Amino acid sequence: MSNYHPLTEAEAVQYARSIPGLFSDGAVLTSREIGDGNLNLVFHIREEGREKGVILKQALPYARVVGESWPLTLDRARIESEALQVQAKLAEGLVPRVYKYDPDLALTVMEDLTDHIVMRKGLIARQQYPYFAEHMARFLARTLFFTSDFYVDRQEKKEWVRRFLNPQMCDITEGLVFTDPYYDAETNSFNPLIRTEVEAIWRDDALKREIAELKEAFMTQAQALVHGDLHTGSVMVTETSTKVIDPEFAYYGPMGFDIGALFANLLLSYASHEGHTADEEIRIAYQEWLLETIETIWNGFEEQFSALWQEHVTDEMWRVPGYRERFLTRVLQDSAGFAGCKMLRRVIGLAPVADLETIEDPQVRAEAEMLALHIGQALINRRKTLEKIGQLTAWVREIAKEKVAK
Ligand SMILES: Nc1ncnc2c1ncn2[C@@H]1O[C@H](COP(=O)(O)OP(=O)(O)O)[C@@H](O)[C@H]1O
Ligand SMILES: CSC[C@H]1O[C@H](OP(=O)(O)O)[C@H](O)[C@@H]1O
Repeated sequence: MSNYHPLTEAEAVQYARSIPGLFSDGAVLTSREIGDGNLNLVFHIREEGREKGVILKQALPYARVVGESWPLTLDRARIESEALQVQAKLAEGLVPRVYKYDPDLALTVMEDLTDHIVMRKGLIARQQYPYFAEHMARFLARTLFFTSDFYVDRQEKKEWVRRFLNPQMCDITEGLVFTDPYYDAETNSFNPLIRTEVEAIWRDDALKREIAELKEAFMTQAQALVHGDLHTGSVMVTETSTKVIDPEFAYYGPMGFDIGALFANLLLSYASHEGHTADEEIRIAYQEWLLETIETIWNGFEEQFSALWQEHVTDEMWRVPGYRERFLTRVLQDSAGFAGCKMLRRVIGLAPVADLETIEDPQVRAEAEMLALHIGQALINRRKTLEKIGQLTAWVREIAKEKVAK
């Protein structure tokens, strides 16, 4: 890593120019750092007069959102570029193409998706994406099945686990998702108007036992190569296209962690529209679309995962009648539990979501945040009774109705 230094915008242009085949000699290039995430630099390099440019994503040796006091491994850039290449093979067209990875600069050169928007922004603007659920179901079914013990040779799979060991990034999740929000930690940051609700969570040992179990699952269940941070800021969309970005938290973990992350962020959007959307008819219609999206993702995932299982699983024990159904029920229950933790962390802990943060009036925001806390707790506490995705969406409707009635 001796050549490592964070690039300036000017250096990023020079770097892009030096990659053969990307731009013609003498092309007039512009460079802009467009990173809005918590961790890295993202440069958009464009040639005047051409629509598509190129993206250079560079890891910083610390967490951008906190600063140099939070050092972070540059190896996450390797994990991200390798995970993107694995996902590109398994879920064609659903991730940006990687053109080059430079280990010395911890830098990935990838497809420019600036003609897409970050899904979270689209959700805040109440946009609907008709292909999103279908695309995400495909992404989840194929990336999770084809990297699991149900498909990969079991010796080879252990090599994959080693290749994607990602201890420092997992440590962030173990702290920020599974520990800090549930006690008075320094990293927490929440709306003072919800302190009573938050303190009730800190005192709730029954809830915390469930979260402890989910934390243990996150730390010990090497089921598949998961994206590891699959929130709606990690998906870029157009009306017809869906691209999953930013797998720097990828590791071998429980399948439900990715599905749960997606559910959590759709439900955070659901809760946020209590604050963003005053017109009840418009709000309910949009919230219903979000719930339908969750159902379609799960149903599509279950159907495609089952089809891949029927086609590829050879192990006698996995083929015992009823085992696939039992496994998928567990994934559904895990997904609900992880979704709950991810909702609580975004309301109580470090790194809030724009869906809620952009509600200007603190009292209105508090109402939406409390709804998110209630939904999150219910998902964690009730998850083991889940058999069908329709139960989960019915809980959400019921909790939202109770809140309005109060
Ligand atoms: N391939 C891409 N094409 C266009 N914009 C991108 C691309 N990758 C990232 N971005 C932009 O950069 C932002 C931060 O990228 P992200 O990978 O999420 O970084 P971080 O790891 O710091 O969260 C995204 O929200 C998006 O606006
Ligand atoms: C100090 S990292 C906080 C938070 O940021 C990551 O998200 P992203 O890089 O996509 O903005 C991840 O969710 C971490 O938990």
